[in-house]
Amino acid sequence: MKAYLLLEDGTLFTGRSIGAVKEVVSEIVFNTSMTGYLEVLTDPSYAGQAVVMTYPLIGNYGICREDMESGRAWPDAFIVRELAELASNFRSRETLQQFLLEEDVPGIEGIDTRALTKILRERGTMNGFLTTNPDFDREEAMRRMKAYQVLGAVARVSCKEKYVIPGKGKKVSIIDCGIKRNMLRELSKRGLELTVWPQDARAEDILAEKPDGIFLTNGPGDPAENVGLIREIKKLYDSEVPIFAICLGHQLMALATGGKTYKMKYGHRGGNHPVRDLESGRAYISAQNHGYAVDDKSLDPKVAETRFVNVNDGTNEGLAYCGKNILTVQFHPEACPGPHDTSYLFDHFLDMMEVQHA
Ligand SMILES: NC(=O)CC[C@H](N)C(=O)O
Repeated sequence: MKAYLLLEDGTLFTGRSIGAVKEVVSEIVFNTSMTGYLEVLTDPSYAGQAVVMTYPLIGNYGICREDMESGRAWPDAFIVRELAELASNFRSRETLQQFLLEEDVPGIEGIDTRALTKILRERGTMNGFLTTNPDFDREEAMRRMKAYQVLGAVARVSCKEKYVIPGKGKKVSIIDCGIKRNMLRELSKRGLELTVWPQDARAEDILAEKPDGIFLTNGPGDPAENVGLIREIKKLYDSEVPIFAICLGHQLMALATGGKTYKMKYGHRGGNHPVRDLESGRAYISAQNHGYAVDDKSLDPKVAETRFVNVNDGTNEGLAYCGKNILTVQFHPEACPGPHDTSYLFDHFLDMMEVQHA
């Protein structure tokens, strides 16, 4: 069956329908990872977006559900050059096509994803309309695309009830804005006891449990939209509890302390983004998935200083908070999929909690 992808700028791509047969309007973003499509599809930060994979052959090692980063697929749609029909991998239990059908994710294959990516890079991220109906109403599609915005996505992906993952070590409270399982694994493997709170948790309740550390996760959408959460995070900042935050958590902490975030032209999504740690001068290769960034200049230098920068475009990739035991990063040190270069930051979080107790 044919599928059609119309962009807000009027460009039309015609390909074949994959996955569920469903009409959607979404924000189209591209990811340059060569592998890790299952981790991408199950990363809650993609809620409200449709993902284009720039690597041309996707699905060739099938689906191994243990590799999922959350309990389900989140993107509104999946766009590839060629969907592998055969899954060649001893761990695979099904094909990507079957997975997309089961997870009710529509998609399109057989389009020039390189041309599509160039449009998004040159003109910036934009909305798109995906359909299998050849007679779709173009005006109506345009109107729906113009009106589309990712809204309320953090509440959609966060856990609804608090839960605990036992551990023998220090106690860490996590605010779940769309956590990826590999973050839980990285923290658990260091022996920590994890209490995972929903996104609408009150700072007072979290602090009442006297955690040794607080961890803020990644998550979807515009960080500035989360007004209540930002207010609670300010209270956590005011406490003396060490805090480590990744991606959306990094952006929320900056907003809570007087900083500003802005939407990037086309974001950073992939497994090879170079970041420099300004403390050591070393550059690391990192996995990333973000469309917003913190404007370093908006932060009072007495509140926070830039700790990491992106080597490609100079954007902020991390902040160290002055006089506080707080470190936040824009990239993904848990990196699944991706390089393990920056996983030392989880060990650093343990050190931050030790120092606080000393
Ligand atoms: N992975 C994330 O936490 C993404 C944060 C935010 N939604 C952004 O796009 O910038």
